[in-house]
Amino acid sequence: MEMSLADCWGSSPASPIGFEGYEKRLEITFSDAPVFVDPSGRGLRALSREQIDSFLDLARCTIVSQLSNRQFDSYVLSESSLFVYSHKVVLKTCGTTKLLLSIPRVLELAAELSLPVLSVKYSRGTFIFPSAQPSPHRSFSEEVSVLNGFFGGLKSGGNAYVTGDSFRPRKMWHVYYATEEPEQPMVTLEMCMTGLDTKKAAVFFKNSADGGCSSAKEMTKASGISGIIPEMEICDFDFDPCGYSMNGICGPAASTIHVTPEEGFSYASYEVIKVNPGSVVYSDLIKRVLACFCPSDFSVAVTIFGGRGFAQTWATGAEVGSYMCDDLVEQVLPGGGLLVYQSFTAVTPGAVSPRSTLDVWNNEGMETTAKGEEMCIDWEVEKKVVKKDVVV
Ligand SMILES: C[S@+](CC[C@H](N)C(=O)[O-])C[C@H]1O[C@@H](n2cnc3c(N)ncnc32)[C@H](O)[C@@H]1O
Repeated sequence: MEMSLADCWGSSPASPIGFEGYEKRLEITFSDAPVFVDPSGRGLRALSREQIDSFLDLARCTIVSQLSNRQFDSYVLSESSLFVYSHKVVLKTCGTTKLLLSIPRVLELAAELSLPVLSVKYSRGTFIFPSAQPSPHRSFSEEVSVLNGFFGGLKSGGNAYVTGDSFRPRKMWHVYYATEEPEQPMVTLEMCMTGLDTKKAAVFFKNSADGGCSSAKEMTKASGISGIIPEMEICDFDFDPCGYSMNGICGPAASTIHVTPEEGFSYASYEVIKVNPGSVVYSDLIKRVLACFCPSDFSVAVTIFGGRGFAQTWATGAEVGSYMCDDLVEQVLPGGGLLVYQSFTAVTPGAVSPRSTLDVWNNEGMETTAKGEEMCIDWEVEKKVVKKDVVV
Protein backbone atom coordinates (compact mmCIF):
# COMPACT_ATOMS: atom_id res chain seq x y z
CA MET A 1 0.00 0.00 0.00
CA GLU A 2 1.59 3.29 -1.05
CA MET A 3 0.62 6.94 -0.79
CA SER A 4 1.93 9.75 -2.91
CA LEU A 5 4.10 12.38 -1.26
CA ALA A 6 1.41 14.95 -1.97
CA ASP A 7 -0.85 12.95 0.35
CA CYS A 8 1.75 13.06 3.09
CA TRP A 9 3.16 16.56 3.02
CA GLY A 10 1.27 19.78 2.46
CA SER A 11 4.48 21.67 1.90
CA SER A 12 8.11 20.73 1.59
CA PRO A 13 9.66 20.21 5.04
CA ALA A 14 13.15 20.87 3.71
CA SER A 15 14.95 23.36 5.90
CA PRO A 16 16.65 26.32 4.23
CA ILE A 17 19.91 25.15 5.80
CA GLY A 18 19.70 21.45 4.92
CA PHE A 19 17.95 18.25 5.90
CA GLU A 20 18.85 16.64 9.23
CA GLY A 21 19.55 13.05 8.31
CA TYR A 22 20.58 11.81 11.77
CA GLU A 23 17.63 9.92 13.19
CA LYS A 24 16.25 9.85 16.69
CA ARG A 25 15.42 6.26 17.62
CA LEU A 26 13.09 5.08 20.36
CA GLU A 27 12.56 1.44 21.27
CA ILE A 28 10.02 0.52 23.95
CA THR A 29 9.68 -3.12 25.00
CA PHE A 30 6.71 -4.44 26.95
CA SER A 31 6.10 -7.48 29.15
CA ASP A 32 3.22 -9.89 28.59
CA ALA A 33 -0.33 -8.84 29.25
CA PRO A 34 -2.26 -11.19 31.59
CA VAL A 35 -3.23 -14.22 29.53
CA PHE A 36 -6.97 -13.70 30.05
CA VAL A 37 -6.66 -10.18 28.54
CA ASP A 38 -4.71 -11.19 25.42
CA PRO A 39 -5.04 -14.96 24.94
CA SER A 40 -3.75 -14.79 21.34
CA GLY A 41 -0.64 -12.78 22.38
CA ARG A 42 -1.13 -10.21 19.60
CA GLY A 43 -0.04 -7.41 21.89
CA LEU A 44 0.72 -4.16 20.02
CA ARG A 45 -0.12 -5.77 16.67
CA ALA A 46 -3.75 -5.39 17.67
CA LEU A 47 -3.40 -1.60 17.28
CA SER A 48 -5.51 -0.16 14.46
CA ARG A 49 -4.04 2.06 11.75
CA GLU A 50 -5.90 4.97 13.31
CA GLN A 51 -4.26 4.32 16.70
CA ILE A 52 -0.82 4.09 15.09
CA ASP A 53 -1.43 7.34 13.20
CA SER A 54 -2.42 8.99 16.47
CA PHE A 55 1.11 8.67 17.93
CA LEU A 56 2.89 9.29 14.61
CA ASP A 57 0.97 12.57 14.25
CA LEU A 58 2.45 13.72 17.55
CA ALA A 59 5.98 12.97 16.29
CA ARG A 60 5.11 14.79 13.02
CA CYS A 61 5.48 11.93 10.56
CA THR A 62 3.20 9.86 8.37
CA ILE A 63 3.11 6.31 7.01
CA VAL A 64 3.96 6.12 3.29
CA SER A 65 4.27 2.36 2.88
CA GLN A 66 3.80 -0.89 4.82
CA LEU A 67 5.14 -4.46 4.76
CA SER A 68 4.29 -7.20 7.28
CA ASN A 69 5.06 -10.83 7.99
CA ARG A 70 3.91 -13.29 10.64
CA GLN A 71 6.23 -11.78 13.25
CA PHE A 72 5.82 -8.01 12.91
CA ASP A 73 4.64 -4.99 10.92
CA SER A 74 7.03 -2.52 9.29
CA TYR A 75 6.14 0.95 8.06
CA VAL A 76 8.20 3.36 5.94
CA LEU A 77 7.44 6.87 7.20
CA SER A 78 7.68 10.29 5.63
CA GLU A 79 10.61 10.62 8.03
CA SER A 80 12.20 7.17 8.51
CA SER A 81 10.56 4.00 9.92
CA LEU A 82 8.33 2.26 12.43
CA PHE A 83 8.42 -1.41 13.47
CA VAL A 84 5.62 -2.91 15.53
CA TYR A 85 6.16 -6.31 17.17
CA SER A 86 3.71 -7.82 19.64
CA HIS A 87 5.81 -6.57 22.58
CA LYS A 88 8.07 -3.96 21.04
CA VAL A 89 7.75 -0.72 19.14
CA VAL A 90 10.74 0.84 17.35
CA LEU A 91 10.19 4.36 16.05
CA LYS A 92 12.95 6.10 14.11
CA THR A 93 12.47 9.64 12.82
CA CYS A 94 14.74 12.22 11.20
CA GLY A 95 14.55 15.88 10.13
CA THR A 96 12.92 18.14 12.70
CA THR A 97 10.41 15.56 13.95
CA LYS A 98 9.43 15.54 17.62
CA LEU A 99 9.78 11.85 18.32
CA LEU A 100 9.61 12.05 22.10
CA LEU A 101 6.19 13.73 21.97
CA SER A 102 4.75 10.39 20.81
CA ILE A 103 5.63 8.63 24.11
CA PRO A 104 2.50 9.45 26.18
CA ARG A 105 0.20 8.20 23.42
CA VAL A 106 2.23 4.99 22.90
CA LEU A 107 2.09 4.32 26.65
CA GLU A 108 -1.64 5.07 26.74
CA LEU A 109 -2.32 2.59 23.92
CA ALA A 110 -0.12 -0.04 25.58
CA ALA A 111 -1.93 0.45 28.89
CA GLU A 112 -5.26 -0.13 27.10
CA LEU A 113 -3.80 -3.48 26.00
CA SER A 114 -2.57 -4.18 29.58
CA LEU A 115 1.07 -4.24 28.43
CA PRO A 116 3.48 -3.11 31.18
CA VAL A 117 6.73 -1.36 30.15
CA LEU A 118 9.76 -3.63 30.40
CA SER A 119 12.47 -1.34 29.01
CA VAL A 120 13.22 1.70 26.89
CA LYS A 121 16.18 2.64 24.74
CA TYR A 122 16.64 5.99 23.01
CA SER A 123 19.63 6.61 20.75
CA ARG A 124 20.96 9.08 18.22
CA GLY A 125 24.18 10.41 16.76
CA THR A 126 25.25 14.05 16.89
CA PHE A 127 22.91 16.21 14.83
CA ILE A 128 24.42 17.99 11.81
CA PHE A 129 22.12 20.97 12.48
CA PRO A 130 21.54 20.88 16.27
CA SER A 131 20.20 24.42 16.44
CA ALA A 132 17.39 23.52 13.98
CA GLN A 133 15.94 20.91 16.36
CA PRO A 134 12.71 21.87 18.10
CA SER A 135 11.80 21.16 21.72
CA PRO A 136 12.10 18.54 23.23
CA HIS A 137 15.15 17.74 21.06
CA ARG A 138 17.20 20.93 21.53
CA SER A 139 19.82 19.09 23.54
CA PHE A 140 20.46 15.63 24.92
CA SER A 141 19.91 16.91 28.45
CA GLU A 142 16.43 18.08 27.42
CA GLU A 143 15.69 14.69 25.84
CA VAL A 144 16.93 12.86 28.94
CA SER A 145 14.74 14.88 31.23
CA VAL A 146 11.67 14.01 29.12
CA LEU A 147 12.63 10.31 29.07
CA ASN A 148 13.23 10.28 32.83
CA GLY A 149 9.75 11.74 33.31
CA PHE A 150 8.27 8.61 31.71
CA PHE A 151 10.81 5.87 32.46
CA GLY A 152 12.99 7.09 35.34
CA GLY A 153 10.84 4.99 37.71
CA LEU A 154 11.83 1.66 36.13
CA LYS A 155 14.00 -0.51 38.42
CA SER A 156 17.32 0.44 36.79
CA GLY A 157 16.45 4.15 36.92
CA GLY A 158 17.24 6.27 33.85
CA ASN A 159 20.77 5.89 32.48
CA ALA A 160 22.17 8.33 29.92
CA TYR A 161 25.48 8.00 28.11
CA VAL A 162 27.36 10.09 25.58
CA THR A 163 29.99 7.79 24.14
CA GLY A 164 32.80 8.39 21.70
CA ASP A 165 35.94 10.45 21.67
CA SER A 166 35.29 13.88 23.18
CA PHE A 167 37.95 15.28 20.82
CA ARG A 168 35.59 14.37 17.96
CA PRO A 169 32.33 15.91 19.18
CA ARG A 170 30.59 15.46 15.83
CA LYS A 171 30.89 11.71 16.22
CA MET A 172 29.38 11.19 19.64
CA TRP A 173 26.69 8.58 20.26
CA HIS A 174 23.86 9.41 22.66
CA VAL A 175 22.00 6.65 24.48
CA TYR A 176 19.34 6.54 27.18
CA TYR A 177 18.39 3.21 28.68
CA ALA A 178 16.11 2.11 31.50
CA THR A 179 14.77 -1.33 32.32
CA GLU A 180 12.59 -3.16 34.80
CA GLU A 181 14.45 -6.47 34.42
CA PRO A 182 17.00 -8.19 32.13
CA GLU A 183 15.90 -8.37 28.50
CA GLN A 184 15.56 -11.22 26.03
CA PRO A 185 18.69 -11.84 23.90
CA MET A 186 18.79 -9.44 20.98
CA VAL A 187 21.41 -7.72 18.80
CA THR A 188 20.85 -4.32 17.20
CA LEU A 189 23.29 -2.68 14.78
CA GLU A 190 22.96 1.03 13.93
CA MET A 191 25.28 2.52 11.33
CA CYS A 192 25.45 6.24 10.44
CA MET A 193 27.37 7.43 7.38
CA THR A 194 28.24 10.98 6.28
CA GLY A 195 30.11 12.44 3.31
CA LEU A 196 28.66 10.00 0.78
CA ASP A 197 30.58 9.50 -2.44
CA THR A 198 29.06 11.80 -5.08
CA LYS A 199 28.51 9.05 -7.66
CA LYS A 200 26.92 6.72 -5.09
CA ALA A 201 24.68 9.55 -3.87
CA ALA A 202 23.58 10.36 -7.45
CA VAL A 203 21.63 7.08 -7.56
CA PHE A 204 19.17 8.58 -5.04
CA PHE A 205 18.30 11.64 -7.17
CA LYS A 206 15.23 10.90 -9.27
CA ASN A 207 15.89 11.00 -13.00
CA SER A 208 19.09 13.06 -12.64
CA ALA A 209 21.45 13.10 -15.62
CA ASP A 210 24.34 11.82 -13.42
CA GLY A 211 23.10 8.28 -12.94
CA GLY A 212 19.84 8.88 -11.07
CA CYS A 213 17.08 6.28 -11.07
CA SER A 214 13.41 6.61 -11.92
CA SER A 215 11.99 4.50 -9.07
CA ALA A 216 12.76 3.25 -5.58
CA LYS A 217 13.02 -0.32 -6.90
CA GLU A 218 15.73 0.78 -9.32
CA MET A 219 17.59 2.63 -6.53
CA THR A 220 17.47 -0.50 -4.33
CA LYS A 221 19.10 -2.53 -7.09
CA ALA A 222 21.53 0.02 -8.59
CA SER A 223 22.92 1.02 -5.18
CA GLY A 224 23.61 -2.57 -4.10
CA ILE A 225 21.14 -2.31 -1.19
CA SER A 226 19.28 -5.43 -2.37
CA GLY A 227 22.48 -7.46 -1.90
CA ILE A 228 23.26 -6.41 1.70
CA ILE A 229 21.15 -9.24 3.17
CA PRO A 230 19.62 -10.81 0.05
CA GLU A 231 17.04 -12.80 2.07
CA MET A 232 15.31 -9.60 3.18
CA GLU A 233 11.98 -8.76 1.57
CA ILE A 234 12.20 -5.04 0.80
CA CYS A 235 9.67 -2.24 0.88
CA ASP A 236 11.24 0.92 -0.59
CA PHE A 237 10.23 4.52 -1.20
CA ASP A 238 11.79 7.35 -3.25
CA PHE A 239 11.40 11.05 -2.43
CA ASP A 240 11.13 14.00 -4.80
CA PRO A 241 13.49 15.28 -6.06
CA CYS A 242 15.84 13.08 -4.02
CA GLY A 243 16.02 10.86 -0.96
CA TYR A 244 15.28 7.22 -0.29
CA SER A 245 13.98 4.98 2.50
CA MET A 246 13.52 1.24 2.77
CA ASN A 247 12.54 -1.42 5.29
CA GLY A 248 13.61 -5.03 4.93
CA ILE A 249 11.97 -7.93 6.76
CA CYS A 250 12.94 -11.58 7.21
CA GLY A 251 11.46 -13.67 10.03
CA PRO A 252 11.88 -11.61 13.21
CA ALA A 253 14.77 -9.59 11.70
CA ALA A 254 14.26 -6.11 10.28
CA SER A 255 16.61 -3.78 8.44
CA THR A 256 16.14 -0.18 7.42
CA ILE A 257 18.05 2.33 5.29
CA HIS A 258 17.46 6.06 4.86
CA VAL A 259 19.40 8.24 2.47
CA THR A 260 19.78 12.00 2.30
CA PRO A 261 21.96 12.40 -0.82
CA GLU A 262 22.28 16.18 -1.00
CA GLU A 263 25.88 17.40 -1.15
CA GLY A 264 26.91 19.40 1.90
CA PHE A 265 24.87 17.32 4.36
CA SER A 266 24.73 13.90 2.71
CA TYR A 267 23.85 11.09 5.11
CA ALA A 268 22.78 7.47 5.03
CA SER A 269 21.84 5.15 7.86
CA TYR A 270 21.65 1.38 8.03
CA GLU A 271 20.10 -0.60 10.84
CA VAL A 272 19.42 -4.24 11.44
CA ILE A 273 17.61 -5.65 14.47
CA LYS A 274 16.96 -9.15 15.79
CA VAL A 275 19.63 -10.45 13.44
CA ASN A 276 21.22 -13.76 14.39
CA PRO A 277 24.93 -12.94 14.79
CA GLY A 278 25.73 -16.57 13.98
CA SER A 279 24.32 -16.20 10.47
CA VAL A 280 25.99 -12.93 9.43
CA VAL A 281 29.70 -12.10 9.37
CA TYR A 282 29.91 -8.67 10.97
CA SER A 283 32.74 -7.18 8.91
CA ASP A 284 31.26 -8.55 5.64
CA LEU A 285 27.93 -6.94 6.48
CA ILE A 286 29.59 -3.59 7.18
CA LYS A 287 31.60 -3.80 3.96
CA ARG A 288 28.46 -4.51 1.90
CA VAL A 289 26.76 -1.45 3.43
CA LEU A 290 29.83 0.74 2.85
CA ALA A 291 30.03 -0.36 -0.78
CA CYS A 292 26.58 1.19 -1.39
CA PHE A 293 27.59 4.66 -0.16
CA CYS A 294 31.42 4.94 0.17
CA PRO A 295 31.10 7.51 2.99
CA SER A 296 34.01 9.61 4.24
CA ASP A 297 32.99 8.89 7.86
CA PHE A 298 30.84 6.35 9.60
CA SER A 299 29.97 4.97 13.00
CA VAL A 300 28.59 1.63 14.14
CA ALA A 301 26.75 1.11 17.41
CA VAL A 302 25.95 -2.48 18.33
CA THR A 303 23.70 -3.13 21.32
CA ILE A 304 23.73 -6.64 22.71
CA PHE A 305 21.36 -8.20 25.22
CA GLY A 306 21.77 -11.77 26.47
CA GLY A 307 24.46 -14.18 25.21
CA ARG A 308 27.11 -11.52 25.49
CA GLY A 309 30.18 -13.67 24.90
CA PHE A 310 29.72 -14.52 21.24
CA ALA A 311 27.84 -11.35 20.28
CA GLN A 312 30.55 -9.19 21.85
CA THR A 313 33.29 -10.89 19.85
CA TRP A 314 31.10 -10.51 16.76
CA ALA A 315 30.63 -6.78 17.27
CA THR A 316 34.26 -5.84 17.77
CA GLY A 317 35.62 -7.80 14.85
CA ALA A 318 35.21 -5.11 12.17
CA GLU A 319 37.87 -5.21 9.47
CA VAL A 320 37.24 -2.42 7.06
CA GLY A 321 40.28 -1.66 4.94
CA SER A 322 40.70 1.97 3.86
CA TYR A 323 39.03 3.24 7.04
CA MET A 324 40.79 4.21 10.25
CA CYS A 325 39.04 3.40 13.53
CA ASP A 326 38.89 6.66 15.54
CA ASP A 327 37.65 5.02 18.68
CA LEU A 328 36.11 1.92 20.15
CA VAL A 329 33.98 2.22 23.28
CA GLU A 330 32.39 -0.58 25.25
CA GLN A 331 29.63 0.56 27.56
CA VAL A 332 27.88 -1.79 29.97
CA LEU A 333 24.13 -1.22 30.19
CA PRO A 334 21.92 -2.18 33.14
CA GLY A 335 20.16 -5.55 32.92
CA GLY A 336 23.04 -7.35 31.23
CA GLY A 337 23.32 -5.24 28.09
CA LEU A 338 26.43 -4.06 26.29
CA LEU A 339 26.89 -1.23 23.79
CA VAL A 340 29.89 -1.39 21.45
CA TYR A 341 30.47 1.88 19.60
CA GLN A 342 33.08 2.45 16.90
CA SER A 343 33.65 5.39 14.60
CA PHE A 344 35.75 5.39 11.43
CA THR A 345 37.23 7.87 8.98
CA ALA A 346 38.29 7.10 5.40
CA VAL A 347 42.08 6.92 5.14
CA THR A 348 42.02 8.44 1.65
CA PRO A 349 38.58 9.91 1.13
CA GLY A 350 37.45 9.77 -2.50
CA ALA A 351 34.73 12.28 -3.00
CA VAL A 352 34.22 13.91 0.37
CA SER A 353 30.96 15.77 0.54
CA PRO A 354 31.63 19.23 1.99
CA ARG A 355 29.62 20.25 5.04
CA SER A 356 27.00 22.95 4.87
CA THR A 357 28.44 26.44 4.95
CA LEU A 358 26.25 27.18 7.94
CA ASP A 359 28.33 26.98 11.09
CA VAL A 360 26.22 24.99 13.49
CA TRP A 361 29.13 24.37 15.84
CA ASN A 362 30.96 26.67 18.20
CA ASN A 363 34.74 26.96 18.05
CA GLU A 364 35.34 24.00 20.32
CA GLY A 365 33.02 21.86 18.22
CA MET A 366 30.57 21.34 21.11
CA GLU A 367 26.94 20.72 20.29
CA THR A 368 24.94 23.69 21.56
CA THR A 369 21.34 23.92 22.66
CA ALA A 370 18.84 26.23 21.00
CA LYS A 371 19.73 28.81 23.65
CA GLY A 372 23.43 28.43 22.87
CA GLU A 373 24.37 26.69 26.15
CA GLU A 374 26.95 23.95 25.86
CA MET A 375 25.57 20.48 26.10
CA CYS A 376 26.90 19.10 29.32
CA ILE A 377 26.31 15.50 30.26
CA ASP A 378 27.59 13.97 33.43
CA TRP A 379 25.75 10.67 33.74
CA GLU A 380 28.45 8.46 32.25
CA VAL A 381 29.21 5.28 34.19
CA GLU A 382 31.39 2.22 33.75
CA LYS A 383 32.88 3.25 30.44
CA LYS A 384 35.76 1.40 28.89
CA VAL A 385 37.55 3.13 26.04
CA VAL A 386 39.91 1.18 23.85
CA LYS A 387 41.88 3.19 21.32
CA LYS A 388 42.79 1.61 18.02
CA ASP A 389 44.76 3.37 15.33
CA VAL A 390 44.13 1.48 12.14
CA VAL A 391 41.86 -1.48 11.60
CA VAL A 392 42.65 -3.21 8.34
C1 LIG B 1 13.00 10.99 4.56
S1 LIG B 1 14.35 10.78 3.57
C2 LIG B 1 15.46 9.82 4.46
C3 LIG B 1 15.54 10.13 5.93
C4 LIG B 1 16.80 9.66 6.64
N1 LIG B 1 16.72 9.71 8.03
C5 LIG B 1 17.98 10.38 6.14
O1 LIG B 1 18.00 11.59 6.21
O2 LIG B 1 18.88 9.82 5.64
C6 LIG B 1 15.17 12.29 3.59
C7 LIG B 1 15.57 12.68 2.22
O3 LIG B 1 14.41 12.87 1.44
C8 LIG B 1 14.40 14.22 0.96
N2 LIG B 1 13.01 14.70 0.93
C9 LIG B 1 12.38 15.17 -0.16
N3 LIG B 1 11.14 15.55 0.15
C10 LIG B 1 10.97 15.31 1.46
C11 LIG B 1 9.91 15.50 2.36
N4 LIG B 1 8.78 16.05 1.94
N5 LIG B 1 10.10 15.14 3.65
C12 LIG B 1 11.26 14.58 4.07
N6 LIG B 1 12.30 14.38 3.25
C13 LIG B 1 12.16 14.74 1.97
C14 LIG B 1 15.27 15.01 1.91
O4 LIG B 1 15.76 16.20 1.30
C15 LIG B 1 16.34 13.99 2.15
O5 LIG B 1 17.23 13.91 1.07
